[in-house]
Amino acid sequence: MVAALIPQPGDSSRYLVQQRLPGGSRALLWEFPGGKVESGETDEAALARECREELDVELAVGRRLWEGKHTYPDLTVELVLYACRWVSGEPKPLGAHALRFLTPPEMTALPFCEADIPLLEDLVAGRMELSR
Ligand SMILES: Nc1nc2c([nH]c(=O)n2[C@H]2C[C@H](O)[C@@H](COP(=O)(O)OP(=O)(O)OP(=O)(O)O)O2)c(=O)[nH]1
Repeated sequence: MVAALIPQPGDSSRYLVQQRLPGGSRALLWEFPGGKVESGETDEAALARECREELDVELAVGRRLWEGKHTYPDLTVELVLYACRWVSGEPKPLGAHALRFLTPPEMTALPFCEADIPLLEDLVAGRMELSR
């Protein structure tokens, strides 16, 4: 799984997060935009494609910021987070229940997917090199 850390244009202390749809797996939990890497695809191409499909935005995918593995009862997820920036488009919740721009401390107040908990801890603690 690849996921995007996308700063809000004009306020780089906030990042885009989305709430999963009701009814499916991890229903209504929060996550970073992204999805599965298909065979033959690079992480960067998969992330750009997922964000085009899910949000209708064009992104430039930058550095790998974080990676971790989590086992759910139904699925083992290897999650890789990439620093991204906007190229064009206004985000629309095409594949999500809701979208928000939040600071990392605000994110920790929401119910996130379990795989994201250590990621959020590192983000809040400043253990990710966001600007380089
Ligand atoms: N995009 C994204 N997915 C995440 C994050 N954290 C996390 O555990 N996941 C999990 C939730 C899903 O089980 C899976 C994402 O797969 P997906 O977005 O392609 O899955 P989906 O909702 O279309 O369908 P599915 O899980 O029901 O097969 O990874 C995250 O931060 N971003």
